[in-house]
Formats: sequence, C-alpha cells, structure tokens
Amino acid sequence: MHNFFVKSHGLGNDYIVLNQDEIGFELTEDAIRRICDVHFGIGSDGILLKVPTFHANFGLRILNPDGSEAEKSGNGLRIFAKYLHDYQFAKSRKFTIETPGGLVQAEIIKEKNGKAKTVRVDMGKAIFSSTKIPVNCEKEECIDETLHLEYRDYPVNCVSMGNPHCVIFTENLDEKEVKTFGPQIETNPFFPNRINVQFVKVISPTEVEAMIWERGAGWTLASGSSSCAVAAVAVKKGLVQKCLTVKMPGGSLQIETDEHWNMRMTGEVSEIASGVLSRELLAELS
Ligand SMILES: N[C@H](CCC[C@H](N)C(=O)O)C(=O)O
Repeated sequence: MHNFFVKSHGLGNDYIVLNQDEIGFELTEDAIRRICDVHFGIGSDGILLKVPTFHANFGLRILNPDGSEAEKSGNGLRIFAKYLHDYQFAKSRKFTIETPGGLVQAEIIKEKNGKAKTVRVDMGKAIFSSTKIPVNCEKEECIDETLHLEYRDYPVNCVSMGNPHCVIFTENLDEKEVKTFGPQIETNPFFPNRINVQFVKVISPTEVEAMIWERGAGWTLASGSSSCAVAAVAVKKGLVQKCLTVKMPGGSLQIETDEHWNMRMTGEVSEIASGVLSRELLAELS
C-alpha cells in the first residue's frame, strides 16, 4: 500500500515507521518536520525509515523531528523490529539491522496474540573515546569533566552508543531543570554534533532513574540509547551492577553491560495506529 505508515511507541517514545520502497514522496527535512508535527502532521518523536541494505537482514534510518538524522535509536530499533516481525518482513525472531551507527542484532523475546511485545536489541559497544563521541575534551575520555554553561556548571560523563550522550548524575531529578538546561547542553560547542542529555539519580546498585533531553527531539518519556549510555557510565564509575533497570517517566528498560562494553537492551513496544498518509498532506510537502 502506498504511503502506508505505522505509529508505535516504546515506553511513550513514539515513532512513525515508513518503508522507503512504498512512499511516493521525498522525505525532505521539511517533510520530516511536517509529519512529526502533532498539529500539522501525525505527531511523533521521529521517523523510522526502512531502507535497502547489503550488510544486514534489514536497513534503518532514524530521523529526528527537527529533520536531523541520528546514528542509533534504542526505542526506535525495538519498534522497527516489531514492525518487521508483525508485517512479515522478518522470517525469524532473530535478525540483524544496519543503522548509520553500526550493525545491531534484534530478537523478538515475547509475543502477544501473534504480535511482538518484548524485544531485545544488542545495541553495540559503548564508546568512551572523546574523539569518537565526539566531544571537545582534551582528555582521552570525558568522565567527571566540568561543562561550563552561561549560568551554571555541570559534571558531565560522555559516551557514544553510535549516537552521542552526555550523562549527568544528580540527587534531585527535576523536569524543569532538564527542560531548562537540556537544550543549552544539547547545543553547547563542546559537542560538535550536538548531544543527547540524561539526568540520572542512582536508586540502588540495580536501579537508576533518568530524565531525558534528546538531540533533535527535546524532552521524551524514554530513550533506549540513552538508557544504554546511562548504564555504561554508571557501571564504569562503579555505581551500579552490570544488570540494571533504567526507570524513566514512560517506563523501564533492562540494560545489561558485558565485559567488553557491549550493551544489551530489553523492553516492551506497542503499536498505536496504522494508515495511509493523506494526499492533502503530501501535496503540501515541499
Ligand atoms: N534523538 C536521538 C535519536 C533517538 C534516540 C532515542 N529515541 C532512543 O530511543 O535511543 C539522537 O539524535 O541521537
């Protein structure tokens, strides 16, 4: 079906899935922004675009609502894996997906009424090298460094999951603080490609609580790559065990860190709706 879309969420972090072979329009930055707009479009935290690949079972591009492209998305990968399973692209419950941030392996762990419900993704390695994140830090690794903002400083810990992350530990999680300083950190020149920001409170050696400000998307209810970033930094700083629950406003993910910093994420996904993009909407896209 032409211009067929599926909208799904992972812990309230929602995405629209499109198949490049089935859309009859160019996915320009303007089209992305329009489709993701909650009033002039369908509304979502981004677009997952199924694309051809020779290097994996399936290919994926991840587009933020501001029109920028991301290298990786954890909730996005679980949603995409569910789409591949539920719409019969995938012939097995385990398959590989190529993203701009590297190749991952996805597995359908649990089904409900024949539809994928719980998905596990081996998200690749957490990378701490400043130059690979990238972050303009003189040190080889940007751990416990100070980021100077206009009105305050933050102790930051940076890591890449393919996409870049800045993890800040705090005793008091405050949504207003995240929404005030998240955008200032996201766009700070310390981060050449901008950055995803997480404020994290350690609850116990097996649980942390996090609030998220996403690069190119802003405040979201959950983030899979952010959860992996938070877990990797917390393990590296000796704050938590290697099997960790990351609790976010939209729900919790299970994150496992192995001895080589390979990150495994497990969590639920749900479909919200499916349908066809209206001709009127498409006619207005530049
Ligand atoms: N906005 C992120 C991509 C989506 C990450 C998040 N939705 C996830 O589940 O990992 C970035 O520009 O790197």
